[in-house]
Amino acid sequence: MGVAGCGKSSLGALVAQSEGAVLIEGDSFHSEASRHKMSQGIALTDADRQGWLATLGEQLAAHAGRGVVLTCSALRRAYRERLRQALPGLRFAYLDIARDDALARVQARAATHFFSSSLVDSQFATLEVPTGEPGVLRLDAMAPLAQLQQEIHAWLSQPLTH
Ligand SMILES: Nc1ncnc2c1ncn2[C@@H]1O[C@H](COP(=O)(O)OP(=O)(O)O)[C@@H](O)[C@H]1O
Ligand SMILES: O=C(O)[C@H](O)[C@@H](O)[C@H](O)[C@H](O)COP(=O)(O)O
Repeated sequence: MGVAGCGKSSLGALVAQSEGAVLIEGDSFHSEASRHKMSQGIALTDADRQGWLATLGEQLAAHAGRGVVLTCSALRRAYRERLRQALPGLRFAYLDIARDDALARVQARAATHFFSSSLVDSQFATLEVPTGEPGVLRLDAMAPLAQLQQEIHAWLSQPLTH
């Protein structure tokens, strides 16, 4: 989880591959209308995200009982609670990134990605940092991907603590 550009898709793919888990790419489940909004620099609202979160919850539940990795911004605590309800015991790896670093990454990929770089500030405005929530690992989003994958692997081998 984390704002656009923090590395969810890159790290999620690596973790799913290395853990032998199913990968659910959250961006693939946005409606066409939501993708269009974001490409036009219009931030999603709570209402825009409701159906998306419901679908992601269904996807998680469908894979319960085996390894599954979801890449999802999950910016607000209420969004994370919905996902936890769909899959009890769900853990969140939070990719912590500074605004300027996220902006630089999103601008660098702008030619090939639907997400408008003008929305980075709204991502930070919406973000509710998951400090103190159960089953959360904070990661430095600027660390090398291989290091982050290893941190997640070590974390997954420990029991979930509350
Ligand atoms: N740990 C990292 N180190 C260096 N570059 C990264 C790292 N994580 C992501 N990137 C790069 O940053 C950009 C955004 O990453 P991406 O995985 O698409 O983020 P998100 O899915 O959170 O929007 C991509 O160009 C990606 O290659
Ligand atoms: O809730 C949201 O506002 C969106 O989910 C938003 O976070 C976006 O979908 C991605 O972050 C952009 O795509 P990337 O995840 O590839 O940056």
